[in-house]
Amino acid sequence: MRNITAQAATAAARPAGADVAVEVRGICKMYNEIEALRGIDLDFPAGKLTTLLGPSGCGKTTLLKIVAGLIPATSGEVRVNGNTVTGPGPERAFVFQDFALMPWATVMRNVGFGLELKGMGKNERQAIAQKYIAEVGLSGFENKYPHELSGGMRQRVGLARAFAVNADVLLLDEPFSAVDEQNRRKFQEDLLELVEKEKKTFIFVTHSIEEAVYCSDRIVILSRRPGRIAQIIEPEIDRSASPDAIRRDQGYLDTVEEIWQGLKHYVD
Ligand SMILES: Nc1ncnc2c1ncn2[C@@H]1O[C@H](COP(=O)(O)OP(=O)(O)OP(=O)(O)O)[C@@H](O)[C@H]1O
Repeated sequence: MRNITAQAATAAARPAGADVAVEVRGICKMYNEIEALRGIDLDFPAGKLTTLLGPSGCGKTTLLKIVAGLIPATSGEVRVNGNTVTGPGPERAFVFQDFALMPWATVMRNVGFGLELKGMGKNERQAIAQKYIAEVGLSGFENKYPHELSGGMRQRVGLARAFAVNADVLLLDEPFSAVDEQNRRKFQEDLLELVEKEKKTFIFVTHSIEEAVYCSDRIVILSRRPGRIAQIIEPEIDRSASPDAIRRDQGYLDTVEEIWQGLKHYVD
């Protein structure tokens, strides 16, 4: 585990040797008189999964939405592949907590919807949608509607839709919060496979320390509101090991414990 202290966090925000997909510079966010984020400087390495973790209300979702271009920062700048963010863009895809599926559309149409909006023809977009439906394990469910699927399956549709638009950066806001523990674990494992296969940059918000340590190349811990970077941790986990072996690994358990020790004083 590489543990980067708060003082060194800014300097270390640029991971040695890694390409940077998303640069966050001096981001502050006020919601009227509420100061949600203060002076966030952070680089997100390309092709890696970075998790934002921290106490409730510390500004994780706010930071994710600013990177997505869904809400403006009060001050500061976000650059994606070197370009300043001024709103949503095709190089970023946001996977919402509630999946934001269209209830009246089939899995196929939901997955291909981003491509439909771009004006892509039906055959081409169905071929692409089919590929990602298969990749997230939903082959055979192409003609089902969201209400016919379990929460975990709906989640997979949301993810397949994000992959289908071929964005470089995937922004996931607590994507597993609505699924049960078994599905959550299975989905975490699948996500790791997809991270490996798709070589995209993932920015992930979760409340779960275990999930963060299991899935992440980097964990950015934010302090209580106003959110600032408290710590950056890079778990050193042998991901070629089986999921069960990883969850029993001493390095994994020690990292979970260290993060818990750092965060527990925020819990009432
Ligand atoms: N639209 C808004 N208007 C006013 N205040 C807001 C708004 N959105 C968020 N906030 C406040 O800003 C702070 C940060 O919210 P945010 O949702 O980003 O935190 P979070 O870390 O994602 O929280 P949680 O872990 O509970 O999901 C909170 O105190 C929240 O109440």
